[in-house]
Amino acid sequence: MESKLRAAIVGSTGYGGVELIRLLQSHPKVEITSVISSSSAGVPIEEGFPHLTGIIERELDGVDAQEMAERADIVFTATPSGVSTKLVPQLLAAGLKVVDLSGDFRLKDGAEYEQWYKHPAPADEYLQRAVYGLCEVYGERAAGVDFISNPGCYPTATLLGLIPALEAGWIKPDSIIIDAKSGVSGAGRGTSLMVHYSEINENFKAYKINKHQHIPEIEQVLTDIAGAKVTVTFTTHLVPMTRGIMSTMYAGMLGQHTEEDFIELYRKYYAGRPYVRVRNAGIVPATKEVSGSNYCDIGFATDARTGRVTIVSVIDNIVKGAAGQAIQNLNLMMGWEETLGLGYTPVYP
Ligand SMILES: NC(=O)C1=CN([C@@H]2O[C@H](COP(=O)(O)OP(=O)(O)OC[C@H]3O[C@@H](n4cnc5c(N)ncnc54)[C@H](OP(=O)(O)O)[C@@H]3O)[C@@H](O)[C@H]2O)C=CC1
Ligand SMILES: CC(=O)N[C@@H](CCC(=O)OP(=O)(O)O)C(=O)O
Repeated sequence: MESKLRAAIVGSTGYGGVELIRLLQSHPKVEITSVISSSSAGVPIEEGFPHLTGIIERELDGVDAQEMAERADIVFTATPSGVSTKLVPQLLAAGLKVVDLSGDFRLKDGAEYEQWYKHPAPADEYLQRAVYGLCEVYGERAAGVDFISNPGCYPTATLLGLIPALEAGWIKPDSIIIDAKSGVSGAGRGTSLMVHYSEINENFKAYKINKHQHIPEIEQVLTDIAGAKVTVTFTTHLVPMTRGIMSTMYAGMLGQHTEEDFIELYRKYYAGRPYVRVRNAGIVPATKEVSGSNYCDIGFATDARTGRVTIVSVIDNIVKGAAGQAIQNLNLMMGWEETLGLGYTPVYP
């Protein structure tokens, strides 16, 4: 019998890490051989996460690259920004494959990273080596590589919603406005005033306007697609729900296009890509329609009166926006079926 790929998860006590455990548990070609914590080594994982009782029962390991190399073939790093900057070079030097879920290796320009993330950038060698894993767009680049930088949650929803129209020359590159909303799990498991129950319940807040670290990531990819510098207006909002991102995008159209035209364009672009679903005319998706799954669902409304198109794109931030896309990237790296371990129907209602 073929042996399974051994996976370690750094940051396994965070939302991204715990979601990796949930999804990898049913991956037919992967076994989790190490769950890692920088603060709770030696503690059984089910102690902090009783929902894992009887599913994965093992003690948390400490953060040690050599030990990881003995126990695993691939490491998922689901850690706060700045951690992978130092850890990933050690893991690669130890011969491990890596999928990094943080923002550390997404930007190719270290100076830009420091401007937006406010701490030192990784060495340029690693920024250039990292393959940006937006599966439906750059999936073929993942085959056979040992290091993937998994896209951000907001960029995943936003880029999948914009790229086909931008590439086709149907929208004005200098007219793009992105109005994005996230559930609070996007902020991770740590507590802060921002996500305190009484601050977010029955409340709706905009944050980091024109300052969000995902702006350069979105612009880097759109510039690559357009072949000329693209800048965007990007506003994020916190919604009182647990999971989900909705990115609502507005752009001036170049030429006259109907909703049906957009639907046909996007269905052609994403043909054969199982995790992007394009809604029929007159219907835009809602976050619950993808919750718990790896889908990104997209819908359109065109307005002949203003000459603008509105594109609505939804994902589950922890699945397609983090752990799910990380596993999709693993499948592409290994040359496996893209859907392995990801066959989840959205949880509805
Ligand atoms: N939540 C989301 O929807 C998304 C998150 N991301 C990104 O993925 C990464 C993980 O996010 P998320 O799971 O939400 O964050 P969490 O805050 O929930 O978890 C991060 C985990 O990292 C561990 N950690 C902290 N410091 C270190 C360290 N120095 N070395 C090793 N481990 C450390 C902590 O566990 P311990 O103390 O046990 O070590 C913690 O549980 C972040 O970079 C985030 O920006 C990306 C897309 C979506
Ligand atoms: C709701 C919420 O707070 N979301 C986070 C997303 C963080 C994240 O995923 O950050 P990286 O992709 O850069 O790792 C934020 O807006 O900063």
